[in-house]
Amino acid sequence: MAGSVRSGGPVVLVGCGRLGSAILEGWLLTETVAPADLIILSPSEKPAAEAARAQGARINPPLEALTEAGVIVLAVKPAIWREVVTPLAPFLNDQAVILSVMAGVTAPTLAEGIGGWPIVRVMPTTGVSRGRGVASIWSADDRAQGLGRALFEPMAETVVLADEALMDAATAVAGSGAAYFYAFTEALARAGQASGLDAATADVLARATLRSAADSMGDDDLEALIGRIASPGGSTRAGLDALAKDGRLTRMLDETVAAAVRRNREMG
Ligand SMILES: NC(=O)C1=CN([C@@H]2O[C@H](COP(=O)(O)OP(=O)(O)OC[C@H]3O[C@@H](n4cnc5c(N)ncnc54)[C@H](OP(=O)(O)O)[C@@H]3O)[C@@H](O)[C@H]2O)C=CC1
Ligand SMILES: O=C(O)[C@@H]1CCC=N1
Repeated sequence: MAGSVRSGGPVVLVGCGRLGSAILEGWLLTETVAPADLIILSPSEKPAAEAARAQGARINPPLEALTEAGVIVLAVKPAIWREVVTPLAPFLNDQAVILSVMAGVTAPTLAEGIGGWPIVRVMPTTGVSRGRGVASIWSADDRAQGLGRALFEPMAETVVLADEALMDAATAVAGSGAAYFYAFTEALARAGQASGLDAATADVLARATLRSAADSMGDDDLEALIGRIASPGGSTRAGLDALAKDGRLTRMLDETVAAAVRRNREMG
């Protein structure tokens, strides 16, 4: 129901780039936040913000408007968040919650720049724009965690993490994961070309297969799903054996996730 999230005041979205726009679109699509309860801070004009403005959201109002804010959603790049929040902090009321979707920036680090307010970290995917995202949530504060859940559960499958330290791994798996699947799909199409398909056909087949696999997956056991496609002694089994030869698939993904975790830690 529109405006059903009780944040104690307007929801302020700071940054309306790729993820900020996706979050905004998801809130409006799922009617999680009423447009009139939205304040958007964005240095440049963005289509998603303009669409929200047309429905009643406020874009870049005088900062005094932030005194009413219930939650401040930080969706800027980790490299610039300190300079972005410094001018905002004097306007925030005691009850405000800081919600960060920034990869790698830890709650203690956030508290150095914008201390005194409860912090909830959320790691969403841009799929929230269609109400079909994934989000990992962590907070040491129950009210802030509840607010994070209320804002993201309508548009994402969510998991609540028990420990903030797990956020880097959740980010490396889910926040980055769609990009890994796209990279895999691109490589699959290229391999199809190497086996004789023309580029356009290989691209259609690889993309359609990813979509079809996602549609068919449900919550079924992954080994069972594989078993439904790979008959014993068949061609899929031959392909899977090549994929896993000498443990290379597992090793490759261990290294992939470990590299992303390391980078998240460096950014924090
Ligand atoms: N993209 C993704 O899939 C995911 C991103 N994240 C996290 O989300 C955050 C944003 O990433 P992403 O959306 O990709 O990055 P973008 O660069 O697309 O968006 C960042 C936005 O911040 C805006 N900005 C810069 N300065 C200010 C300011 N002073 N006040 C308000 N807004 C400002 C920029 O505005 P302008 O365009 O006008 O310069 C830009 O649109 C990052 O911290 C990232 O770790 C997390 C999970 C997934
Ligand atoms: O790579 C990034 O900057 C962010 C973290 C998760 C997805 N995108």
